[in-house]
Amino acid sequence: MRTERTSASGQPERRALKVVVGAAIISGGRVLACARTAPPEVAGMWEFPGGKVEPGESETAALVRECAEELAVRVEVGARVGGDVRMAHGRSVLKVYAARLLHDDEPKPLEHAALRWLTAAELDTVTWLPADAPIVDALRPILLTAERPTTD
Ligand SMILES: Nc1nc2c([nH]c(=O)n2[C@H]2C[C@H](O)[C@@H](COP(=O)(O)OP(=O)(O)OP(=O)(O)O)O2)c(=O)[nH]1
Repeated sequence: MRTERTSASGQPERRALKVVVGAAIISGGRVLACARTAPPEVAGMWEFPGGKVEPGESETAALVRECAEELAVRVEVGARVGGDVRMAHGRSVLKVYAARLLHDDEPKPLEHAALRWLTAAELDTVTWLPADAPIVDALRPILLTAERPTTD
């Protein structure tokens, strides 16, 4: 995707819009939240696992790759959760998709400080990255209608 803006000379300037994808991995009525380790200004804040889509890569493939790299899990990617969220003064966009774990894989915090499974009622118990706020709002009704949480 590309955006167009006007340069100082008045000529239209085309720049790549970076796409960041996140996976809202849902299991038993809970979503997986992950605490970032870096950079320092966002370390300890929570996000959906994911990252930048590489050139030529589909959003689905990027999510599958990022979930394997960050959590050592295989996922099936489902529907979008919420809309596009513009970040970095419009230079990038966050897109979150629902996902489910395959083959009983257990997420491991290979790149995060901590992992937490949150019910709808627990979504506000962590500090999400600011861009995630509208996604968390969109997620709440999805979790409420998802399978009842298991007691463990
Ligand atoms: N993965 C992820 N990134 C998010 C979320 N919300 C949010 O603002 N971001 C921002 C944080 C970062 O600035 C950017 C994602 O960058 P990243 O560092 O995770 O991407 P990456 O895994 O491809 O990392 P790298 O190769 O650039 O090191 O998007 C979210 O829920 N998940």
